[in-house]
Amino acid sequence: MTDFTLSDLDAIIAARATSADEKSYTRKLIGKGVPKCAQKLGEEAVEAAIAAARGDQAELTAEAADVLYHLLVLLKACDVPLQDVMAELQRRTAQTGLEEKASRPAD
Ligand SMILES: N=c1c2ncn([C@@H]3O[C@H](COP(=O)(O)OP(=O)(O)OP(=O)(O)O)[C@@H](O)[C@H]3O)c2ncn1[C@@H]1O[C@H](COP(=O)(O)O)[C@@H](O)[C@H]1O
Repeated sequence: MTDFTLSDLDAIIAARATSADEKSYTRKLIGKGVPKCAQKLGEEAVEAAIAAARGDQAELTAEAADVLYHLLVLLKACDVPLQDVMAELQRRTAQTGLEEKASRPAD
């Protein structure tokens, strides 16, 4: 169990995007522009899908981490706040009425 969250990673990406560290992969990728960030997300998503189809759980775990990282980088490059995505997910959950049930202890 880890308490590391997408918000934690998002904050790191925001800091690295504007850092002076030329070794930062985040800074380099965002510097290449939105199309490159989008291409990387697509590649990582395909790799995750292949790992899942193969039934390779370890590979899927690694590729899923790449997908989440590259998705957050793309959102940053596009100036779309992670909070907006989370609000959209919460809105959809509220529509189904499942939000309260999820936070209530199981019967
Ligand atoms: N989670 C990640 C993460 N996941 C994947 N990657 C990088 O994503 C790259 C993907 O590898 P590829 O071989 O597909 O890409 P590449 O050939 O290096 O690059 P391209 O020429 O294809 O663009 C690798 O260089 C990985 O290091 C990540 N780089 C950074 N992070 C996080 O971002 C933080 C800041 O990193 P820096 O910006 O490098 O300081 C780190 O502490 C991590 O928390």
